[in-house]
Amino acid sequence: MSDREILLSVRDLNAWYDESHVLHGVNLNVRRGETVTILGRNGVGKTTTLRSIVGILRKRTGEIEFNGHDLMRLPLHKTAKTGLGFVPEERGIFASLSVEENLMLPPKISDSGMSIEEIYDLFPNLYERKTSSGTKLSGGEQQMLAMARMLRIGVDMLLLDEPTEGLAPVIVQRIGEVLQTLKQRGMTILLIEQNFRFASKIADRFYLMEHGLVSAGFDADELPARMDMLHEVLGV
Ligand SMILES: Nc1ncnc2c1ncn2[C@@H]1O[C@H](COP(=O)(O)OP(=O)(O)OP(=O)(O)O)[C@@H](O)[C@H]1O
Repeated sequence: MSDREILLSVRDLNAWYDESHVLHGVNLNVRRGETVTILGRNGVGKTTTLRSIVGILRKRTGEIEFNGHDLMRLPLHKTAKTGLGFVPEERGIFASLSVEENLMLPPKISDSGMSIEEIYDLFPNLYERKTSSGTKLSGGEQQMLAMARMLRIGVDMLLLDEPTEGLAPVIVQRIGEVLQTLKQRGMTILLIEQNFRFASKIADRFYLMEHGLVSAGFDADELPARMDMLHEVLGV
């Protein structure tokens, strides 16, 4: 994995909400085909890191390069076309549209986008619910729809903010299976996850965030040796 090209590189990222300085020099990178998980307690800046990478949060400094694009210089609408697919915690489903309309609305950005048939193969629940409106979906169905929409438009990388939050164990398991399938197909994934057991099964590598910084980074095979430290920092 370490010989693969770096797809996303973040250097010395600082970010602010108004005068509140939240990120203090985040460094991380993700190679093509990797699944990387950011761990950290509530409020350390994980969500802010993703929001700053995609440019929803504009008050930021540092360097962010994705697939040859300098994201610090791109306006938000152009970043969305570089192949970076952000699935926010709130999921962003259009409540008045059906599942299928939600899937078909955003235009494809590349030929690699999945067909609607491929989407329904991967997410049979969405096929069963294809005419249901966004308001009628469970949290798990909304999460799957938000991920599926990014796969249909053809992103090269998924940024997922706590995809399992508030979901029943059986749905968490289903989302884990989908992510494993995507990994096998070569998708690159950066994931924020509080559910440590879930993350430990799918991540190739981890970053730990504390106080607006990445304080540690390690491979999945180092996990056993890091458990005492993680227990102390995260309480896992
Ligand atoms: N819209 C906002 N305006 C002002 N401060 C914010 C805003 N969103 C987050 N913050 C603050 O920024 C800091 C980092 O928040 P962030 O949401 O990135 O943390 P997190 O690690 O993702 O935690 P969580 O799991 O709770 O989302 C926190 O102190 C939070 O209170």
